Amino acid sequence: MDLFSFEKQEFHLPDAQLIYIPNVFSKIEADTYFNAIKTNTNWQHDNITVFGKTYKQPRLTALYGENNLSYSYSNITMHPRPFSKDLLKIKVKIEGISQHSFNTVLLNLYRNGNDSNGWHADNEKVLGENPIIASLSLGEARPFHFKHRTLKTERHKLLLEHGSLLIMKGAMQHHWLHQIAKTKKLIGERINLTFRTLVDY
Ligand SMILES: O=C(O)CCC(=O)C(=O)O
Ligand SMILES: [Fe+2]
Repeated sequence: MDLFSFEKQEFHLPDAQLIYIPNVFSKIEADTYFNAIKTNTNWQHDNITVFGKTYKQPRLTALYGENNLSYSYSNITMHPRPFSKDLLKIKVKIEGISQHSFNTVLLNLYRNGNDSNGWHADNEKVLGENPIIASLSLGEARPFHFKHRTLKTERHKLLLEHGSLLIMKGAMQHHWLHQIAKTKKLIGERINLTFRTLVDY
């Protein structure tokens, strides 16, 4: 399959560009990557401080990068490890599809429905103005919720399936928030890889 034959869904949103591409990896490839990444990643379980209270983050995370740039958010500073062979192969594929080069990947492991990622925007200064973020989903499908900061009718959700890629770009991180909500359903594990470009400012 060539790079441009994927079935792309482009959402027409105010102040954002959002593209969803199912099956950038076949079921078999996605299963293989899920198992390898789950086993070979140095998952960390950080504390976060919100309004002066400290909690365990409701998911496991890891950071891999091509440089030594650290990534800080919600009072956490993560230091990258060098890309593994698998992560590099995935990066090359995703760079081809998104026509953009990335130097960092932040991984999230949602162990079950109680793991989540609260409303936020990826608007840290180190990501630069209008970042392109390419987010690969492996494992259990979870809904991605997104809402405009001021246009209250702009609230949507999109199911992120096994082997799919979501690309966020344009002014999305300025004007929209996104989350992966908790669910009471009994569900399996999900791994998310968000490819980013960190700038040395
Ligand atoms: O798990 C996801 O799909 C979203 C992850 C996310 O928003 C983030 O890591 O910033
Ligand atoms: Fe995010």
